[in-house]
Amino acid sequence: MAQKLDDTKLLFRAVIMGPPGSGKGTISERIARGFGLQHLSSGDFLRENIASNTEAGVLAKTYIEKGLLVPDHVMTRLLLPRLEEMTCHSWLLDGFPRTLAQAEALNSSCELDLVISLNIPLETLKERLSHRWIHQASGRVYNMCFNPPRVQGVDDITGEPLIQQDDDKPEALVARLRHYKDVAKPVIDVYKAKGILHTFSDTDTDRIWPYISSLLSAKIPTDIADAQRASTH
Ligand SMILES: Nc1ccn([C@@H]2O[C@H](COP(=O)(O)OP(=O)(O)OP(=O)(O)O)[C@@H](O)[C@H]2O)c(=O)n1
Ligand SMILES: Nc1nc2c(ncn2[C@@H]2O[C@H](COP(=O)(O)OP(=O)(O)O)[C@@H](O)[C@H]2O)c(=O)[nH]1
Repeated sequence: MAQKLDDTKLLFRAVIMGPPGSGKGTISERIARGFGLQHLSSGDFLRENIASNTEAGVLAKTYIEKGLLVPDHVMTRLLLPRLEEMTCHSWLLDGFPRTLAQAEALNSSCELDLVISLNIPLETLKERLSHRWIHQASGRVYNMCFNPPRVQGVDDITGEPLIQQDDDKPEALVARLRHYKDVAKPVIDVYKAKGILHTFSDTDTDRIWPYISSLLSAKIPTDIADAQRASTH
């Protein structure tokens, strides 16, 4: 059940998990638009902190530049205070928790209502990521087939050039996926045991989306979704 703060306000807290390229960002945008949950991307937080040179951002950068995961204590120090500020918002976390230690830290700070886990075939992930282009400053994501920019190679909002990330290349991807599986499995097991895990498997986001949408429609009362939409727009 969503956490009840007072008689009128209900909050809904969800996490979306999945390997690189599984569509977390794409689906999170749809959930944010359709249900008014605030989309909190840990990758975006990291980029913001790096850009504004915060202590955690400077530290995180040293790991990201080497292609490493940012240590748990840095991630939790960055994310948890931000979540604690959002006492009046329903949110969807994307990219956090990645490890069991992060899941335990999150668990001690708030109660989750739902975890969405995306289970997408390896070949599909490779294919998608080979066509993923991003606007580095904002993290906006495009796919040359699925959601191309209006002008090829250029960000829709800023007009700046798009780039392809090195770790989206097939040779790097296999190692990333292996690492994801090892690290995410215990996290998924925890959420399964809590009875809040919902797994979706398909090759197409557009085929998964109706199931996620009906699940959320059933879990999030309409008045909360309307109130959240009104407060985020
Ligand atoms: N909990 C997290 C989230 C992010 N990162 C770091 O931040 C980078 C960018 O994160 P994100 O934008 O989530 O992108 P990816 O890890 O590339 O994930 P995906 O391909 O699934 O979007 C990651 O590569 C990783 O170095 C991290 O260490 N720990
Ligand atoms: N062809 C295709 N591309 C998709 C689909 N869903 C998402 N994408 C694209 O695949 C890439 C990975 O999706 P993204 O949402 O960034 O995944 P994340 O890494 O889990 O956040 C992006 O370029 C998306 O635009 C789909 O159903 N089909």
